[in-house]
Amino acid sequence: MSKFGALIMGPAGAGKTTFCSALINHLRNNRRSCFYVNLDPAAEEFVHEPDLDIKDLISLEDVMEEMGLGPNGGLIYCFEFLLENLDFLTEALDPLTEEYLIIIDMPGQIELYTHIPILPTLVKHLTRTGALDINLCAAYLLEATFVVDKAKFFAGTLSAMSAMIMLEVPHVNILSKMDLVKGQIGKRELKRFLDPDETLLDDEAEEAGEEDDGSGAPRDTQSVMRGSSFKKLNKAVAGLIDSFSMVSYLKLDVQDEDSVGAVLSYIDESIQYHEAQEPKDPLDETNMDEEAE
Ligand SMILES: Nc1nc2c(ncn2[C@@H]2O[C@H](COP(=O)(O)OP(=O)(O)OP(=O)(O)O)[C@@H](O)[C@H]2O)c(=O)[nH]1
Repeated sequence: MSKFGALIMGPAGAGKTTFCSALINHLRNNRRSCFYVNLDPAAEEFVHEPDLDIKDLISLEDVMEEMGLGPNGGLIYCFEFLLENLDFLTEALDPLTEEYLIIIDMPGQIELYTHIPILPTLVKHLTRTGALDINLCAAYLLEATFVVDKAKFFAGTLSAMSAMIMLEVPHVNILSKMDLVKGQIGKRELKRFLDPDETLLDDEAEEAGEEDDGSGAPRDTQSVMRGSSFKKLNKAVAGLIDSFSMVSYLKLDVQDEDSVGAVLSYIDESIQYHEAQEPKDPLDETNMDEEAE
């Protein structure tokens, strides 16, 4: 039985829960079924009550109190506990049919998406044939106003790219809170970032090189990306992002039903495309015959 899901990720406050809520409204308005999973053990307020909530398994508050851990250590403990108790997910998700879109709301701690191996293990359980076998699309949210700053744009893009490389599932980048991008100037600025290439950063580095006072010391986040001593690093980072061809973002305004619908269509298409491309089972004799021919 095919299953379909969207894993909603991104830094703290990027608008993940708000997007989940807009998605649920949109699906309901279009008579589609969804199953909402909250995997943030610290989340408290929801517009739509989750159908499955990690807090029914373990809560961050309890972990911090009982284990004497801080919020980040506590979150990692909660996820390790979840990985030891995957039946919690399996029992709830296994009976779902292909009619459902499973929406999984993730926590915002950035380390989950960058270097610790917890998320890949979880995603493997969700997607693996023989386990839950969900056709999953990862949606990574970044705030639109946050990225109209080169340093933050490249930092955010690198974190999105790190999640994409770690998880190996279809991946969609989303610029959230588009309603906060004001006026023509804001929109024009943003446009430069929506389909950027290496020269976006390169131009800036050239300009900065002329202004450089020679100290090489960064004054603020902008100058970290501008200082001439960082020029080569900037170029290398921009080249890396460019060569992965992944710096494309969908614009999301949760107050606009069409915008939510467009993002959902993209997620649907990414899932379906990936499903169609799934490698054939190498042990399937029919496939072996075809290859021999
Ligand atoms: N103006 C505006 N505010 C938004 C939008 N989406 C979310 N917010 C606000 O941003 C704040 C964070 O939104 P959440 O949806 O809780 O973000 P989150 O990514 O789930 O946050 P964490 O779970 O803490 O990581 C809240 O105050 C929201 O009301 C949006 O599209 N536009």
